[in-house]
Amino acid sequence: MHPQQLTADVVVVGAGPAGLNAARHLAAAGRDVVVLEARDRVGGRTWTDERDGVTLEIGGQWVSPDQTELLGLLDELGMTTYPRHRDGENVHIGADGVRRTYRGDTFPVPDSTAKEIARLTELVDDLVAAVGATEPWAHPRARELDTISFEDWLRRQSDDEEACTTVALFIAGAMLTKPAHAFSTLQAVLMAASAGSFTNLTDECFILDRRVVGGMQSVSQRLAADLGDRVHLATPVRTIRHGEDGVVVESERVTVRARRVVVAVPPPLFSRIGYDPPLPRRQHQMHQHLSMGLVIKVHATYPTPFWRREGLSGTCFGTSTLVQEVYDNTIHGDDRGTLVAFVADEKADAVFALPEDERRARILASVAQFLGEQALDPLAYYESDWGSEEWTRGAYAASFDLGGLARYGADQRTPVGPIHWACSDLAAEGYQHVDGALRSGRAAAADVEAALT
Ligand SMILES: Cc1cc2nc3c(=O)[nH]c(=O)nc-3n(C[C@H](O)[C@H](O)[C@H](O)COP(=O)(O)OP(=O)(O)OC[C@H]3O[C@@H](n4cnc5c(N)ncnc54)[C@H](O)[C@@H]3O)c2cc1C
Repeated sequence: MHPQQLTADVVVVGAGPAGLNAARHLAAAGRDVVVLEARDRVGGRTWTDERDGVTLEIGGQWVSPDQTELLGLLDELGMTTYPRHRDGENVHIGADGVRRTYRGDTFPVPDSTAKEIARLTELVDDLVAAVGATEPWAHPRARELDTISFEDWLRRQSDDEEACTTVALFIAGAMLTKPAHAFSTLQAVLMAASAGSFTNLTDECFILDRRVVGGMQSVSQRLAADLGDRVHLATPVRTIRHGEDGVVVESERVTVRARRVVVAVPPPLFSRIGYDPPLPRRQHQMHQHLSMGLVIKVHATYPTPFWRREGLSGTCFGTSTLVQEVYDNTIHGDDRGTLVAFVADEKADAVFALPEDERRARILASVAQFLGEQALDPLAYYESDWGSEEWTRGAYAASFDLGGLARYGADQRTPVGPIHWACSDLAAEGYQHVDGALRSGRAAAADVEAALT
């Protein structure tokens, strides 16, 4: 079969929130746009789907109050949000392995550790305020902060092991989903700065504030519906031929000639596309220093949200446990209760090495340590496994290895001739989040528009 031949002003590769928002802005500016998406659905790492009779957010779901690009779009689309259930006591299991309930945002750890956590939080907040999210690589201390791992940096600030592990977890397991020895302090600072402050990031009432009625994927579905037949599904882009007169973007099903292309895929997948001529040395090198984290998002649904009857919120944290976080994730309007639990980085590697049944048993046993034996027997159980997805290859997102952000950060969004780049993982505010994806898509559209006029 010969591919369908199309012409357009701009091709967008990838129908996640970044690509679709780029296409939306370009279409609004009167540009003829074509979007090519590898999967048979839009939304990328946002995916709202049913498993065993339960609607789940398999990918991204939460919205925080600072995510004004996303909140603005939801408003414009007439979509609404609802708060995450958080009434009741939280549960914490610390270094001593003892289960304790608590209220407020201070973990029930020894006083000296609580003070150390507060002091370390202030230190990270100071760095965040000084470095910012927009150009962390431009700060005078960028190289210094980018060549020390977050783990080593924390150990140099404090000899309280539990305080260091707790502060590390907020960025390592909970956000970048890489071990704290695998990313730099500058990368940690960017993650926190993108949410306004480290304090915001550690405040689950802020960062995991609300959910979208109808699911986060429906944002992308609405954008795609407005673009209509300009969005081509099941069309993985294989090659981008580029020159002064524009681009030819090739897939098995469609070939598009256009003046510009926006590549809106996760950065580790940039190099899964062939470029003719090859990308410059700088991009070849840079793209090898960006890698996806790994986390298992576990969904367990019960006949009722049993923890609420016991006065528990469903919010749980553990630094020494297999499952590091649990939240009440009951879907809007559902009488059943759903919990979401996370197992990250090396702990995810360890349980992925087990047979499926054993993995499930180990994960549910870890949830039961927090919320009791009823957690062992859900009606429905599902593990989001983004690491096995050809068109994502990890979760939640991509970040630089040690030294990569200071070395390459300034060039990550620089166009190569007619090729522009967009993704949540290249954003400043909303970095690695849907909000950042939308911002990045809008910015790429503005750059394309400026280049075309
Ligand atoms: C488990 C999980 C939980 C998350 N939780 C949250 C959360 O609570 N809140 C939040 O804001 N964010 C969350 N995120 C992150 C959020 O989902 C992402 O930041 C966001 O989806 C990124 O959007 P994007 O458009 O930049 O990239 P993506 O969503 O990855 O979209 C890229 C698209 O490109 C397509 N593609 C790839 N290669 C090709 C190719 N060669 N040709 C054509 N198409 C291609 C892919 O199929 C995909 O559709 C979560 C992510 C995961 C995985």
